Amino acid sequence: MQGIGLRTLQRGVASGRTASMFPRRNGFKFARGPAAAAAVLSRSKSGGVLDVYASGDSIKTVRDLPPLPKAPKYPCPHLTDEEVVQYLEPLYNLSWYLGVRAMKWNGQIRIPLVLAKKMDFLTFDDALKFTNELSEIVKTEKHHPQINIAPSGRLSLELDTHTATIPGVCPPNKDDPLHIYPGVTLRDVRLAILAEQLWDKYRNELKLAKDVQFEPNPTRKLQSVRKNADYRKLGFFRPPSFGDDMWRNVKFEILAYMLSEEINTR
Ligand SMILES: C[C@H](O)[C@H](O)[C@H]1CNC2=NC(N)=NC(=O)C2=N1
Repeated sequence: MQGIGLRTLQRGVASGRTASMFPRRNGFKFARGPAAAAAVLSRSKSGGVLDVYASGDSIKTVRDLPPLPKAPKYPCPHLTDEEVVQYLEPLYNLSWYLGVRAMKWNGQIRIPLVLAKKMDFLTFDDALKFTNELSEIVKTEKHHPQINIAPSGRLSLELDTHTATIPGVCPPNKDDPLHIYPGVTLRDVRLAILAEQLWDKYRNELKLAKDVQFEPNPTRKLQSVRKNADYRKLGFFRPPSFGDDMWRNVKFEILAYMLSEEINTR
């Protein structure tokens, strides 16, 4: 059932004008390390097509993460290209990834990105303990994650900022319903780094988490980066220059991503 839906969606996308903006998987270029990061920066500054990049291999533990950024005030802007390279690349290396969530907001369907990680605890109770400790951090951060705990002890953490703005587009006009569009901001990056520190304690000190942690598969990791690149290139919001037909196709592509997301693989 799902396969048919996906193929239909892909046909819809392939026949649409936006097809070339989303190169198919075999059209990807890969680059690694600082060169890759530099490529992303220079290309995005020149307004060109963003390459998919894989993160450098130097970030292996929570201690390799960059220092906490300052918390911006709500509403906060979505991450810039520079912030993606500085913060998301290292987080990807520690098994964080970008996912999408569908929600309704003022009657509109919105599909924001979320910064996410799955953490495997020894038991359901250990995952609950972690959640309770995290809630203290959440209080001081004044930033709230979405948490799901499976009976097996797998905790899924999803971070996004509800009141986010899109740099360069928001605020074009405060009456525009697209003025606020949920997404990933520096507040989510902060919470991710703090959660990662707590997770590290549970795994390495308390030994209440599994040795082998959930790894998003490499394809998914790259898709996740691609999603982010496409997302910031085109936006999940509707740029003023997009006609109805073009916007419809962009939404199809996002839906195709959602259907192909691997979920609960355990
Ligand atoms: C006023 C208050 O701090 C805001 O409503 C905060 C609360 N926690 C929040 N949490 C998240 N995840 N996104 C927000 O935009 C947000 N806003």
